[in-house]
Amino acid sequence: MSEHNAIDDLSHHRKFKRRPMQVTDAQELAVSYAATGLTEHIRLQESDGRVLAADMIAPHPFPAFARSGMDGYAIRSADTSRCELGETVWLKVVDEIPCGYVSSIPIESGTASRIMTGAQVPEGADAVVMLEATEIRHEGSETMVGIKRPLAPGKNITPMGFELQEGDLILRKGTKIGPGEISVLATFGLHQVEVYRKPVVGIFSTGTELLDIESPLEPGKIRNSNTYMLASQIREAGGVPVIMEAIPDRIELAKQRVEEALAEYDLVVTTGGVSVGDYDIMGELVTSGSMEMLFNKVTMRPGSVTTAAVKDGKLLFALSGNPGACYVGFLLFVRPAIRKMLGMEQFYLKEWTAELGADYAKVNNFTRFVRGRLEVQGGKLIATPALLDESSVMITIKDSDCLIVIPPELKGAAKGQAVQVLVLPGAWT
Ligand SMILES: Nc1nc2c(c(=O)[nH]1)N[C@H]1C(S)=C(S)[C@@H](COP(=O)(O)OP(=O)(O)OC[C@H]3O[C@@H](n4cnc5c(N)ncnc54)[C@H](O)[C@@H]3O)O[C@H]1N2
Ligand code: MOO
Repeated sequence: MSEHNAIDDLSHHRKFKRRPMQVTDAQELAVSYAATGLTEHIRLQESDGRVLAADMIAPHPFPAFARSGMDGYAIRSADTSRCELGETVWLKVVDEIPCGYVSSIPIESGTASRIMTGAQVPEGADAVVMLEATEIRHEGSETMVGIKRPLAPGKNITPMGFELQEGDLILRKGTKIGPGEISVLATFGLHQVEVYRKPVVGIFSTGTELLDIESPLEPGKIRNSNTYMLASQIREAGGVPVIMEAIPDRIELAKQRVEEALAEYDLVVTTGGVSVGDYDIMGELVTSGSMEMLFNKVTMRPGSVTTAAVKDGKLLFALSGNPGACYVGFLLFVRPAIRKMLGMEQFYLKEWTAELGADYAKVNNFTRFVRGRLEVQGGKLIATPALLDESSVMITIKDSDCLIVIPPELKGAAKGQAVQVLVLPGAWT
């Protein structure tokens, strides 16, 4: 008997049915409901990692003026043509131009102005001779600069608009902001940017066995680690976690609390209570009332019980209580939804091909996402499965930097075999 039939049989007495869905279908369906219209204006200094919600256009050329690339003298290149005959050409120095200063004295034939790197080239000049290639002579009150070699027009000058012209597209909507983007936006004085707003995500835990992390251990109880793991995952994804009080066991009250959270926040995630046990209320909650269930079973392990629903355009993800399944369910479904809401174009985990570092025996016909470790050996990428990767195992989450994908049709995989791996956030990128 296949696994989903087993669950259907066990849950026949309940109001809901398990409808298994393929992983990629379930991902696409859930992500299609992730709202992308939420934007805000923020200060450039606070925009790292955010995604632009509007095209940015250059309000002026850059550089905005012809700029000297050297400390030296701004001259007319034609004046240096006589240097070809071995003559030193002497020009009268008429001004000194530091950065930020605009000279009012145009360069005419026979004259030069002392100029600094980054300063505006004066009118009439079409080249800058570097200081080291000149000599100085004083004639009474006048300073003369001597040049020995001819200069081509444009030498050591960056023309106005060399990098960008006024009206050019600087950054496209959908661009993630990093140091390079901040540099260009600051250059143009674009100190406020419109970005996609960070989704605020409510987190609920379920289960009477849960103790908060400040509590001493009690018999039969465990500490609520998933809530804090999820909060960390939400922050990594770019969202803002809000830890809610645990969901009560009573279905009506639970429903009310989840619906209130859905009205207030952009997204809601729950952990636990989603299987077929007597206290597993999430399955019933997502099939009742005004909620539209998208799926309540996915052909994957861990996380086969991953459930998603929508209410008034807001997504609710009910993840497993088992830490390993909760972790993977978040990565495959919630993270892409958050990243899409943040305006990111690549919202799924990166997929690479690697060589399996050890045999892996698979027990059912679901896609298996095995926690693993990537390393480069002899120029090859090797992915080695964690020794413990059951849904209920927490300890190897911290040791993994990839999920090794064992497809449904394979019974297992042998060491050396090519496998797809999903690269975990923060690792290798
Ligand atoms: N008869 C069946 N039993 C189970 C099935 C099944 O098909 N038939 N599926 C199994 C699978 S697969 C999974 S995965 C789990 C899913 O269980 P739930 O998501 O309903 O989670 P709970 O029962 O509430 O808890 C499971 C496990 O996780 C611990 N837990 C719960 N919340 C937290 C938390 N916030 N932090 C840390 N640990 C947590 C909880 O104490 C349990 O040990 O169901 C199987 N059962
Ligand atoms: O498939 Mo369960 O949902 O992780 O083991």
